[in-house]
Amino acid sequence: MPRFAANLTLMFNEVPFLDRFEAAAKAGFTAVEFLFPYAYPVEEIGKRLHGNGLTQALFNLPPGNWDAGEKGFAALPERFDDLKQSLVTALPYARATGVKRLHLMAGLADRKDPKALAAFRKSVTHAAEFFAPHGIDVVLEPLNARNTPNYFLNDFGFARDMIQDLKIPNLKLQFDIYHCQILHGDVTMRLREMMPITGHVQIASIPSRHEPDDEELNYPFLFAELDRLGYDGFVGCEYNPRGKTTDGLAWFKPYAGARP
Ligand SMILES: O=C(O)C(=O)[C@H](O)CO
Ligand SMILES: [Mg+2]
Repeated sequence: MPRFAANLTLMFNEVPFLDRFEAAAKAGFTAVEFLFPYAYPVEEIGKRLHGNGLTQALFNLPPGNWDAGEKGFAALPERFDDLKQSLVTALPYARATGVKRLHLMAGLADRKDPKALAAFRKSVTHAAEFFAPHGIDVVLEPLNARNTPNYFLNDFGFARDMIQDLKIPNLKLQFDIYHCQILHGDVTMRLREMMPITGHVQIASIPSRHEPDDEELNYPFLFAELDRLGYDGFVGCEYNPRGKTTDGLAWFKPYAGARP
């Protein structure tokens, strides 16, 4: 049975961010993820997580100035110092939460630009080597161009080839089914092919990015497929609830209270 992680950036928005840990635990989640913890004191994040008996499945490394439109800087050659600093910033949060995987964002750049490609390989390698002694994986997530135009990492095949080429044991793929369906389709076959390099999975309905209970994909089939494939990681619920978060959790009822 998949282990679902509530995404506290998108879900439980009825309450302030720090109160969403408790809301998720009360709804039956045993794990959480979120985009960024950096606006909150590290001790407070750890307290809310552990105080509610939750496991931290994932969060993102600092993306630069998110409000100004930055989406990371791993592929931006002139931002390597910022990249290095971002790893240092994230480390205390990783320690406090015990998280085992962090998402490194690529940034807005042209994938065909050799300088951006070289910068991305260098940043990815540096980040993975930085976190390896801490037992933490670095995950790379292709994003679709409708949600994030001009994002460097916009192709699952490209991400797979780079991960396989670099051969860094703690470098994995973040397989967001929502993005995969929009970018390429054929989700089941891609899951089967990319499972050996997959470190995290995320879900939402397509095209609306709501609860995974309607629209283009048959999620119960995909959840069973993850089990058939022996996927032992987390499935992040990265969706915008249609209404009140708890009113949209009928899909989750059979899975509530899974092992952490
Ligand atoms: O957009 C997504 O799907 C993500 O998972 C990123 O972390 C958001 O930046
Ligand atoms: Mg995602």
